[in-house]
Amino acid sequence: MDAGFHGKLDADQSESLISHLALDIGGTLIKLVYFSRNKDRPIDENKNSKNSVIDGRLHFAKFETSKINDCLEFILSNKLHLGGFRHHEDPASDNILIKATGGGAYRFADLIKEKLGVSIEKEEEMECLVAGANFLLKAVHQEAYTYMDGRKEFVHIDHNDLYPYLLVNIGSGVSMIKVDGDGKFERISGTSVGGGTFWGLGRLLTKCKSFDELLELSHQGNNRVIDMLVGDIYGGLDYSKIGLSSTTIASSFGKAISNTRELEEYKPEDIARSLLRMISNNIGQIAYLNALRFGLKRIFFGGFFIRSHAFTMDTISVAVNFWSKGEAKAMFLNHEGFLGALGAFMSYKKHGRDDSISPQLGQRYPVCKPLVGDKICYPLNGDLSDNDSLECSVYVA
Ligand SMILES: Nc1ncnc2c1ncn2[C@@H]1O[C@H](COP(=O)(O)OP(=O)(O)OP(=O)(O)O)[C@@H](O)[C@H]1O
Ligand SMILES: CC(C)(CO)[C@@H](O)C(=O)NCCC(=O)O
Repeated sequence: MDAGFHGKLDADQSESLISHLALDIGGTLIKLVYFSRNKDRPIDENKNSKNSVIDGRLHFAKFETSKINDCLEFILSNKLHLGGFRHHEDPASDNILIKATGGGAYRFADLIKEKLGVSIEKEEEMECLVAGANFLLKAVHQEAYTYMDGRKEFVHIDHNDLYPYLLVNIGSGVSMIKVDGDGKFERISGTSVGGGTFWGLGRLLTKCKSFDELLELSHQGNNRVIDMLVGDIYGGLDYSKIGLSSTTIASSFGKAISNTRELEEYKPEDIARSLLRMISNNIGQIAYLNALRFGLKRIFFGGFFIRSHAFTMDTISVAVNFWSKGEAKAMFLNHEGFLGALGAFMSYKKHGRDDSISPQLGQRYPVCKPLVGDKICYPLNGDLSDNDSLECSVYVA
């Protein structure tokens, strides 16, 4: 478990302070986003309207889907499930609905009802990914960055020049979505060779017990031991005529064809490195080809496969840069794994009633202007280094 909110609130506090729990239940991980109101800040009510702005924090947490019971226990013990809403047409009903997206919103609806006593309001997964990405790109300062040769550089997002872009979400599998505006998108491609492939094959080949262990191993490994390089085929020479240097991988895992070495004779760290390189490279290349199909220059990569891991990002960036001859740019997101959960969180606004929650969310940050028409509030401070929670405010209509 990796929860942004640590410890347990006392009973009275949690009921009144926590709201808008949203879940993204994927093939590998469950992501949670919820809002906690600042206890010591009064609600800023505009007496002339029914609207009010509530300051607080957005919290992020994740659990393995295989350990859904731990996740439900976490929700229950902190009373997060009470931060849902009652149905518009039946406000007197005791039935609380919480927003959820991802395949698990279907798979675990009955279990959630049984364990938490709340119903799931399902939100479409691709819509949530896009809503989450658009929100982060527009409202969160220093959210997107490039990563190349060990250098992270934040990208300034011009709100008037954001679309179109390609969103590549690398979860268990990979979805590639062309985004043309708020709610305007098309899933143009996907591949089953994704994060689940890396973790699944990696576990079988290295006997690693956790994803983090596999990533850590890949850090220490040398892929040249297993990958067949152009130089291995060309006697140490570059194949300059077609633009391949001797160090380019000619064939991922190609050296493992040798019948003199068995799996146990390869170091797990070298296997992990080759595997990470193979999968990141492949996704980078498919992403570029799809960007090319639609003339997209900006590619944002999200999903928990990335994990802000230097080697993963570097490989993807190099692949995009190499294939596009420097024309397209790979960008990454600080809240990479929470796009879907954030999108589900944002969807609470569709259910506003006078006395119920209807957030228009935004970070308060002095340099961002509120977006006209989007009702995004001013940021409160610039502390965005903490991935576990964000200072923000919700707009209650
Ligand atoms: N702690 C972790 N445990 C397992 N996998 C992890 C972990 N951290 C990162 N990952 C990687 O992230 C991937 C899951 O990413 P993500 O949560 O974005 O997808 P998902 O929603 O589970 O999948 P999908 O959208 O395809 O249903 C895993 O397949 C793995 O590669
Ligand atoms: C099936 C989903 C959308 C579930 O999140 C994801 O795992 C995915 O995009 N997989 C790739 C499927 C494909 O397009 O080949």
